[in-house]
Amino acid sequence: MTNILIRTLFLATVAMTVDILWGYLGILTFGQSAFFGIGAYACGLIFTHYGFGPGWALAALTIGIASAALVAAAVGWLAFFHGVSPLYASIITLALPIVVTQVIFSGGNFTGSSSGLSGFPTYYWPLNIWFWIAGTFLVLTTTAGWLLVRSDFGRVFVAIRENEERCAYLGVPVSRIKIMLMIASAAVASAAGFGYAAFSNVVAPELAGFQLGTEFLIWTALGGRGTLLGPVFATIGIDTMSSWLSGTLPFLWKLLTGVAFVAVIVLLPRGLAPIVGNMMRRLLPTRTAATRSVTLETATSSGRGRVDEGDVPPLRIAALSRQYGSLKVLQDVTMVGHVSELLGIIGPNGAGKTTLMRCISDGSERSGGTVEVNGVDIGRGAPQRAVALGIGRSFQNTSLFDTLTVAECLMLSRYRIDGAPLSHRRDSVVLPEPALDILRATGLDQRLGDETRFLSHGMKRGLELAMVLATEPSVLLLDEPTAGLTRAERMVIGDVLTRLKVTFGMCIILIEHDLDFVREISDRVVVLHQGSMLMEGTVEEVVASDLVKAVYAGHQTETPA
Ligand SMILES: Nc1ncnc2c1ncn2[C@@H]1O[C@H](COP(=O)(O)OP(=O)(O)OP(=O)(O)O)[C@@H](O)[C@H]1O
Repeated sequence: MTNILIRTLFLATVAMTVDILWGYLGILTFGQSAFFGIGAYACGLIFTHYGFGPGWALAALTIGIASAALVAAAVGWLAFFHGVSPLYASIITLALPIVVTQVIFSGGNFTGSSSGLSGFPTYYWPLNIWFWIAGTFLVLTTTAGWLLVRSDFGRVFVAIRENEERCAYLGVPVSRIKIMLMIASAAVASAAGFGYAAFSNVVAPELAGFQLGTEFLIWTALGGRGTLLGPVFATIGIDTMSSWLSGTLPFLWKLLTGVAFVAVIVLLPRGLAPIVGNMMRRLLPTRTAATRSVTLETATSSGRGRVDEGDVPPLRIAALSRQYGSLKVLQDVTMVGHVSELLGIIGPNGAGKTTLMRCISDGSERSGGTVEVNGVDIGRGAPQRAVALGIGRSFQNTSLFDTLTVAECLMLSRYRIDGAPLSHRRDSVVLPEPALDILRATGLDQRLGDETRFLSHGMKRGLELAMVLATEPSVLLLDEPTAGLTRAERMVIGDVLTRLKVTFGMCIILIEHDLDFVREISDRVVVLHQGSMLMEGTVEEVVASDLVKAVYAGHQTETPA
């Protein structure tokens, strides 16, 4: 029995890493068994073929961790650096255990092929010593994992899981964080594999196999994704029970586990841990979590601050085009955005306004032409590059993080500039003056501890704007910021935008359907029609134009070539 328990303690450590990747970061990975197997085989191969002793043990552990980290970096790069869908990333992790198992099979006498390696020299310590080693390893790694997911850096994981696209447009290096976490999880899984092999003195291809990789997912789902302790206890409970049932009820136990898995997924999609948590809260009603109080502080300028007039305009777009197959959505768009200017972009539905915003804020979007921000070409870079150069973009539909609080959303927006601690939470949010301005104007400064899903639509729009301003942009792209707002809320936003322009010298590019709002606050207007610039001029010129009236009235109009 102790033998089984020691094995499950090593496996529980791996399940904990699966929970961090899947439950917190949203990466459905089948590949953790491969890293467990790599660690186990590093031990088996070195003890069998090279030597045994403290030095060799340390070498095997180091080689196992380094190999797993290298493989994880390669898999992470393939899975996350090519803009592939999450499904494709999961398929890559699914292929990994199959590949590693095949490598083991083809290793002949060196890897022991399908029989694996056994009987190699190892530390034949009493079981209670191994139990303490495995238990301490589990407690230490789980504590580190717990500190990590509860830290401000851990909140970034949740933000990525909930809204990866928004994170990218806030400048959060999503792919790099995913790869880093994958490498760290692989290292822990490999160390667990090493421990398991040194204890059991048997390694077999199954340790790196697809079945074990899937079992980790099942244990995590049963225990409760995103709870950390749930998967640990589920692994210990189910693996121990499985070992016992496989002896007394051979063939039936797998069916029972499968049925339990399906039942929990259907009836309790969040797993068993939340139920246990609720029961504990009922039994210990006085131990409610205290709401953290977070304060606001003014940031000292990170270098952008007020934008001053220079030779280089903050935004210069030349001959920009965008095609989807043969459909030309934008053609030859050329415009300049100046310091302290609010440039309204108007045009009927489908004119290409949102596409233009996408092309300015993401280098991979446009088909041709150039976009320069503060004199630097954004090239083909991801949204993070545009953010780093000074672009801030808000979305047409409010795009936030439901389970994050207002303060957490604001801290996330500062990730590019301030980073996030790995082991604790900060109790103050440091923001630039424009972002603080918005929070005060909308009353959000009084709601810092509230989760964003409890905010009104107007407050969500305000928070989104504050988050964009927290990244300290010099060019602000706003896609219908007043959509769905009351007149009073529209006026607040209008005042704030005017202040941003006048006081902070920002260049604001505003897409709006509300022409009265555009007329009130814009310095200049560009009219887009069927992907081309129909007209550019002052508000008065545009409003007086018969051509624009005809376009808005839906008459067929020839666009300039
Ligand atoms: N991914 C895509 N694939 C194919 N066509 C697309 C894609 N995205 C946008 N389009 C097309 O590009 C055109 C411009 O769309 P866009 O959303 O930029 O217009 P818009 O001016 O912002 O409209 P609205 O005012 O309704 O938001 C539309 O005809 C749209 O159908």
